[in-house]
Amino acid sequence: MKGLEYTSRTMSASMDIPDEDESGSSSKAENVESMRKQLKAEGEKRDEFENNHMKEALLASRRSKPKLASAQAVLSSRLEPETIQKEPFVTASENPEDWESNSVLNCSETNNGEKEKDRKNENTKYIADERGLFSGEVSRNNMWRPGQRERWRGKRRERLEGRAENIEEEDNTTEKEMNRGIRLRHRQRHWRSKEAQDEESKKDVTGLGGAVQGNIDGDTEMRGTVPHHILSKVFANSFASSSSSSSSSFNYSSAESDEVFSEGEEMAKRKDVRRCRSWRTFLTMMQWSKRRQSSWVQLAGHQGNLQLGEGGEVLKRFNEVEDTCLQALMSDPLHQFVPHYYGHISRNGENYIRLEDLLSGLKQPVIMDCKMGIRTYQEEEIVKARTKASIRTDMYQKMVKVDPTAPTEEEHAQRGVTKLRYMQWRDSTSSTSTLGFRIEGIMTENGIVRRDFNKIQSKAQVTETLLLFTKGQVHILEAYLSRLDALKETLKESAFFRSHEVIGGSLLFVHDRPTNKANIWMIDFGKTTPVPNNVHLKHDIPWFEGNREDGYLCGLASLISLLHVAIREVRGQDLETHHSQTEQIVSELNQHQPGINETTADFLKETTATNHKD
Ligand SMILES: Nc1ncnc2c1ncn2[C@@H]1O[C@H](COP(=O)(O)OP(=O)(O)OP(=O)(O)O)[C@@H](O)[C@H]1O
Ligand SMILES: O=P(O)(O)O[C@@H]1[C@H](O)[C@H](O)[C@@H](OP(=O)(O)O)[C@H](OP(=O)(O)O)[C@H]1O
Repeated sequence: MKGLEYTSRTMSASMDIPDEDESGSSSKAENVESMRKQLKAEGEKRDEFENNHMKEALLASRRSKPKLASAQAVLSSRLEPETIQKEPFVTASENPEDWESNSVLNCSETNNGEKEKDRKNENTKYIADERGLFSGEVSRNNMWRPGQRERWRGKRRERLEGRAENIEEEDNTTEKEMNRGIRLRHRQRHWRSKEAQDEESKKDVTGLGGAVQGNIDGDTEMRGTVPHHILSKVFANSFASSSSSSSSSFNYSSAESDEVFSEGEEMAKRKDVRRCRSWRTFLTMMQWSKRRQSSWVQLAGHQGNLQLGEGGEVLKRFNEVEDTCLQALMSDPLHQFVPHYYGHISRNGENYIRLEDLLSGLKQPVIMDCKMGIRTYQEEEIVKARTKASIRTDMYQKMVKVDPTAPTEEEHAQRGVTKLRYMQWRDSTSSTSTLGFRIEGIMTENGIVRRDFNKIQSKAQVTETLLLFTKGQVHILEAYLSRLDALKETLKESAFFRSHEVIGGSLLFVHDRPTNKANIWMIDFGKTTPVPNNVHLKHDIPWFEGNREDGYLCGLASLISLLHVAIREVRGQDLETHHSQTEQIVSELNQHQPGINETTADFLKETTATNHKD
C-alpha cells in the first residue's frame, strides 16, 4: 500500500494550514497590519475584475452546454440551470493540476468534528480581524520601507509563478510577515467558502433547494462570489494547500511574469497582468471543467438517473428513501464512506439529490461497481409477485439475451417474466446468491466500460476480474483491502447499519494512477429501508422471508477474502519469476565460477525470496 493515498475524508485530513506565528515586535505587527490593508485593497479590485470574467465564462459555458464524453456511459448534461449556486469565490493557484488533486483532499474537512469546530472558531476570528484591520483607506506609498516594495513584488511574482517554496526559505522576517498576511487572507477566504457551503447544505437539507441568490449577511467580501459550487471549493483547497505548504508546486509560468517592472510602468503593467491572469484563469477553468466532466461516468444503475451537475456535483434523480438515508448517514460514523450529501435541487420540474462527485479531481479513474448483498430485491417484491404480478417484457428480453434457455416455456409463451423472477434469476446466475456481492461494471483507465459480468459467479472468476481491474498491482489491491477492513470496523459501530436493511447498495471502487489515489465508497441507498425497532439485523446470516437480512457482511467478507487471494496470486507469480531469475543467475555464476557451492546458491535464492516478501 506504500505510496498510495486514500481519498477518504479521514485519511486525507492532512490538508494542513500553517500555524500563525503569534510572536513579533510591534513594528512587525504594524507592517503586517499595513500589509493586510494593502492586500485587502488590491484583492478587492482584482476580485472584481476576475469575477466579471468568471461570470462571463460561466455564462458562456452555460450557453455552450459542455458536452460530456464517452458515448457508452457518460451522460450529457441536459439541464439548463435555472438559478445560480452561490458560493464564495476564492482566488487560487492557476495551475489546474493543483485544483484537481486538492479537490479531492477537500473532502477531509467534514470528518474531524473537533478540528473543524476549532477551525471555524479560528475563521470567525479572522473575519473579525479583517473587519477591524482592513477597514478604511490605505495610502499605498507610505506602507513600504525603502526597497521593500520591490522585494515584495519580486517575491509575489515568484510565488505566482511556482516558487512558493523559495519565499518560505528566504530569511527575511518582513517578507515572511507579508506572506503570512497573504496566507491569513487566503485562509480566511477558504473558511468563508466552507462556511457558506455549510450554510447552503443546511438550507438544502431543510428543503430550501440548492440555489440561493444574493449575498450572505451582506458581507462585502461576498460580492466576489462566483456561481460555481465546486470550483470555489477547489480553489479554496488549492489555496489552503498552496499557502500552507512550502513544497507546494505551482507549475504555472508566463512570459510576463518573468519581467521585472519599473516603478513608472508598474501600475499599467500590473493591470495588464491582471487581465492576462483573468483570462488564463478563465481558460484553465474551462479546460479543467471540460476535463473533469469528461472523466465522470455512470458505470451502473438506471441510465439517465444520474448526471453531473452544473457545479460539478452529481445529481441523482430524487428518491425519498435514498434522500432520507443520506441525511441520516451524514451524522453516522459511516459518513466517511458515503459521498457528501448537499441536499436536493429542482431543475426543470424534476427533483435531484445533490451528491459529492467521487471522481472529482481524478485524472484517469478506474472504477468498479459491486452490488452488495445476497439478494437485490426487497421483500415487498415477493408480496407484489403474489398479489399483482405484472409481466415484464423488458426483463424477459434481458434474460434471453444472456441465456436463451433461462425462461420457462410459459415465460417464453408470454414473452415476459415477473420482476421477482428476473431479479432472482439475476442473483442466482451471478455471484450475488453465493458470495453476497456481484460485479456490475468496470471502467478501465482508457475509459472503456464493461458491464458483461452477469455470469461471473465462481470465486476464481471474481478473483480474475479483480486482477483485471487492478492490473495485478499489489499496492492497489492492498489499499482496497485496507479500506474494506476499515469499512468493516465502521459498520460494526454504525447505528444506521444496525437499523437498516441494505438492498441493492453498491461499493464503488475507484483508483487513479496519476494522482495515486484509491478509495471505496458506499453508494445507492434507493432500496435501503429502516427495520422495526424490535428487529436486529446481523447482515451475515442467511435470509428467509420476513427476517429482512440482506447479507451485506457476507459480501464484504467475500470481497476481503478474494482480495487476499488476488494479492497472494500476484505475489506467487512474482515469487515464481524471482525463482526462475535466481536459477538463471546461479547457472550463469556456475558457468563463470565453476566452484560456486550450494550454500551460495541457496543463500541467493533465500535472499531474493526474503526481499520479495518484504
Ligand atoms: N457520488 C457519485 N460520484 C460519482 N459517481 C457516482 C456517484 N454516485 C453514483 N455514481 C455513478 O453512478 C452509477 C450508478 O449509481 P447508483 O447505483 O446510485 O444508481 P442507481 O440508478 O440507483 O442504481 P440501481 O439501478 O442499481 O439502483 C455508479 O455505478 C457510479 O458509476
Ligand atoms: O441490472 P439489470 O439486470 O439491468 O436489472 C435491473 C437491476 O436489478 C436494478 O437494480 C433494478 O432496479 P431496482 O433496483 O430499482 O429495483 C431494475 O429493475 P427495474 O427495471 O424495475 O427498475 C432491473 O431491471
